[in-house]
Amino acid sequence: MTNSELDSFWKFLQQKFQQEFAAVSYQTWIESAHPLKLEDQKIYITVPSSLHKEYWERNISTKVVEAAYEYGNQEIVPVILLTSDLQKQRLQKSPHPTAAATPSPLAEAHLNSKYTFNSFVTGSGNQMAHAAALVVSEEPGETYNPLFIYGGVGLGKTHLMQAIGHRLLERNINANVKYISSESFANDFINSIQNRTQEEFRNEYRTVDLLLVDDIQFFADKEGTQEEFFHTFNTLYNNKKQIVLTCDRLPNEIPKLQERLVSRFKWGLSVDITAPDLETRTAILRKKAIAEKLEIPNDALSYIASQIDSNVRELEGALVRVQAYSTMKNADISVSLAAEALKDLKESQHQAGLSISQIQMHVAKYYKVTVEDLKGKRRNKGIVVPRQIAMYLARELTDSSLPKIGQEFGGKDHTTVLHSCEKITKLLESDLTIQHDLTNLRAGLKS
Ligand SMILES: Nc1ncnc2c1ncn2[C@@H]1O[C@H](COP(=O)(O)OP(=O)(O)OP(=O)(O)O)[C@@H](O)[C@H]1O
Repeated sequence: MTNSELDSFWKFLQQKFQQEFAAVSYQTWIESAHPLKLEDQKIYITVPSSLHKEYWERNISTKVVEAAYEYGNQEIVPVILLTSDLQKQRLQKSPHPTAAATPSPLAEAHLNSKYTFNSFVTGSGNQMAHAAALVVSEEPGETYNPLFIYGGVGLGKTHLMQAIGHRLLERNINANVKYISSESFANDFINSIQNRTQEEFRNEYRTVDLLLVDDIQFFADKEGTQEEFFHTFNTLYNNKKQIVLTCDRLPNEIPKLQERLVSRFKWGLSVDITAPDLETRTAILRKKAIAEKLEIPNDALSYIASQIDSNVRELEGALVRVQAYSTMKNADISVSLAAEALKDLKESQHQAGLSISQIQMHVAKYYKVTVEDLKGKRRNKGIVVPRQIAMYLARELTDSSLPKIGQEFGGKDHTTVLHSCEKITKLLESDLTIQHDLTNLRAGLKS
């Protein structure tokens, strides 16, 4: 089977499964899956959550193998991939493109059709970033250039950045918009050297109207890529073309980022996104439920929102989990069903993910100080070192960004957190007491 047959094979599968599965199961498991490509007798299929992946591998994969025999008497093995992993790897940029139809401006720009301003919910944690993104989409290249959006994992940086791209394309379908992760930029650059296609590479990146570069913390340590990006940046900036960057931290916190890039990244506006409050989380879930046409009572939405408090991607995963669970149980979604569905998730989160306040309590107890001392400003040594250690552990054991940690330590600046982490790293090289304390603290937090 060739890639050009992928579409018709997929249609064949859909028809077959539509007959086999109950409507609600079909909607949950099959409609959410998408064929990516055929390669080496493997069909790559993307699914939206790990629950879908498990379900596909357990219950559907063998049916696909059987169907391939039925369709064309061929041995085809399915490989199930998570959409999120795929986005990370930017597989769509692989040398074996999908059988997808004619490239649309969205596909050419590599924008996800779901990441628009309309689907973005604003709240206290992202209001500034949202307002700045709107301004940039109204006046690209003029007011805030570059726009630098930073913050913790899964808080909507990519979504917001791509929303700018969508808005620009809505206004001008011919606008040259390009979204890329910093890793893909680096790979493209390296490939262009290997293939002697640097001229094309430069043309591709230096002639856009809007360049969106995601997760630029991965520029750290990549000297050659930084050099190339420096020139890309200068050309675009001088031509008044808009640049938008996202990162998990501020430019000066990216290790080994050239000073001239750090200073350029600060020319425009830097805005952070922090974790959404309960109200915003509930609103995000409600919007998602409406988009997916899910019937979920408000109290169940609030319950789910109350269980996942730091990462919107995980929040969305929890909703999918509840939805899938209700399909499996053939029961309507309620608070108790949601609680049942999220039980395992909570247990694994409890083991894997610590909160900053758990760390603060543990450190305070260990050093016989109070959590208020850790959050406060007193500078005597008996408090300063435990405070720095608590910040260091928060950085090590949670996904929180420096600004978020600073906020949890009585609203301190992110540079204070950074300084604390560096101080403890330095002390650890020679101070046996600190080494011993950290070993004990980590062990205590894991138990
Ligand atoms: N305010 C919001 N409103 C609606 N959806 C949101 C919001 N914030 C995040 N999301 C959704 O959460 C998911 C994760 O968001 P996104 O990928 O943009 O996060 P990120 O900050 O770029 O994460 P990473 O640090 O991993 O790159 C996406 O599906 C996105 O649509």
